[in-house]
Amino acid sequence: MSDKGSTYLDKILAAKRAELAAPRATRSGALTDRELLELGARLPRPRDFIGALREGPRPGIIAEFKRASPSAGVLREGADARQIAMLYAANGAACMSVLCDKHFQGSLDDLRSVRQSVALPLLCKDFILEKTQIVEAKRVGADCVLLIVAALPVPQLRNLIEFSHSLEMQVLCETRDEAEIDRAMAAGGKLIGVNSRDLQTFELDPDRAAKLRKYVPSSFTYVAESGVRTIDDALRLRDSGADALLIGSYFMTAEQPGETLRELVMAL
Ligand SMILES: O=P(O)(O)OC[C@@H](O)[C@@H](O)c1c[nH]c2ccccc12
Repeated sequence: MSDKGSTYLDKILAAKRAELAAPRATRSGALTDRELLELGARLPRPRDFIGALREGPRPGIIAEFKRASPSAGVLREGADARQIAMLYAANGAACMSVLCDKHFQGSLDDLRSVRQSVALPLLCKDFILEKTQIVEAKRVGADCVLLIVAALPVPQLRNLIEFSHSLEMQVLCETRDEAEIDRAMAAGGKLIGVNSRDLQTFELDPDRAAKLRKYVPSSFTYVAESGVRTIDDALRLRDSGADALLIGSYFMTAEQPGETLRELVMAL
């Protein structure tokens, strides 16, 4: 494993910490925990992300808006978040994810403009390390936030999950092995994701999400994340018992993202 390859996640997290340490342009930057909670609680009530995944046909699709990725480069030249969101909403997505981190050429502005164009429950896909980011996500219209278990010590993970829940936001806890799944469930996570792509190396292990399914009881909601490139990949994950599939690149690189999503939904 190359040096560079083993530290992608660390590099992204270091950049995020630097961003968070810089003077804030946002209102919530210098607030105490209590003020953050009060501010966050006054924002409009989030939609039920988990409910949307469990109510509809299974597995529900979380379709992701993703301009680029560090491993694949630009996925769709000039991609417009609103336009893609409307295609996803019209073609059977249960929920949508918006990649907001700059390493993926995203921002919270993308999430805000998606919120203005569709009614789907929205996941803020970012590298979240502190409460201010959760309030900012809620402010731009997120209903759910991603927390990456590998990036957060247990007390911090628990704290951020509790904080999100007290704002009535839901949390997708991203894991990559049995130990992280246990940590996520013990910390109060209800929506458990397994990422088939290793964020340290960006390598894909296409069987990971199916293999780890058995460690998550059915009272939790299980999301298979990343790596779906064909309808067969999706069928395999469905058959392994995933409640939801999180899919980005397959749609973003498709000539017709809406039709590609529609075909997948029909096949499941
Ligand atoms: O484009 P893919 O292979 O369909 O993957 C989507 C999603 O799972 C991926 O973007 C992702 C999952 N977890 C993340 C954490 C950070 C950044 C990105 C991700």
